[in-house]
Amino acid sequence: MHDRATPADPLAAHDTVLVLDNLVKRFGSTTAVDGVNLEVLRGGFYGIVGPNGAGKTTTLSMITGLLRPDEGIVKVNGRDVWKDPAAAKRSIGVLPDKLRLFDRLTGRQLLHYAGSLRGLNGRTVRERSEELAEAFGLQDALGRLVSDYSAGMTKKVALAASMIHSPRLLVLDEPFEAVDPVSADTVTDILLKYVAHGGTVLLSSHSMGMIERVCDGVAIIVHGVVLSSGTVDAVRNGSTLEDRFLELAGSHKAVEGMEWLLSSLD
Ligand SMILES: Nc1ncnc2c1ncn2[C@@H]1O[C@H](COP(=O)(O)OP(=O)(O)OP(=O)(O)O)[C@@H](O)[C@H]1O
Repeated sequence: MHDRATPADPLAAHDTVLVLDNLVKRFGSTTAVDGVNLEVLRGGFYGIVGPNGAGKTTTLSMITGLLRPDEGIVKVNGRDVWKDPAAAKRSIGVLPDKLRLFDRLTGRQLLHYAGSLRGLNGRTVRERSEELAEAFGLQDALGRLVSDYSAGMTKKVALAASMIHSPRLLVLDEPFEAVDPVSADTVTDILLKYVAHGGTVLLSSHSMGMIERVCDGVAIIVHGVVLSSGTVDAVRNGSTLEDRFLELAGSHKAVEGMEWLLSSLD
């Protein structure tokens, strides 16, 4: 996260790609997201971490227009995602949490669908699909049904689909989940190159090591509240990100009970 831009500073405002202003989302009596503020600048590589159920996916879904906030504002490139959704969504690439892909399509058809939906012509889609497939190591899989892909391959084709229209902002929910270390390295390289050319990445992950290696900003969210945010160095504050995370999220409780599990092992 970077310092909040003031309206009096037009250059800073221009460089702010994403603004979350007091976002709130409730599901019945559960407040999943409880007043989240965040700003991400152009060229930022920003990570959101938090324990299971902390509100990461809910936050990302409100950013990408998949889930309407109860309160608060989301702006992407100055456009309100919920008041001007078409304009805001044009500049976003999304990897949602539950990959609801049209998996009766082949990888090639899926990329074609994703590109066409974003207004690309057939030739551009074909060229970009081949390049993406090569970058993600999916060349041999493009002709196969996505339903037959492994979990990691599915994640990679979904990532490729999220990028095909060269969005300004990529919002990626757990992009490294189920992805092998070599592929994760490749994905990281692609994202770093994208950021170096002015793209902006916001991702959630449980991989503290990866966040420390590649992100310049991070927010730790617990029970829907941002407990710490800023540069990775500022948040880890002389410790490792994992230790800082455990400190804020509450390190593991001593396991009591469950003797039934252990007794049969004696
Ligand atoms: N559609 C829904 N209906 C009811 N409750 C929901 C819904 N979506 C999320 N929640 C609740 O909101 C809270 C935040 O969930 P969310 O999926 O955002 O967490 P998360 O940080 O992404 O977790 P994880 O790391 O496990 O993916 C949880 O308590 C969850 O049960």
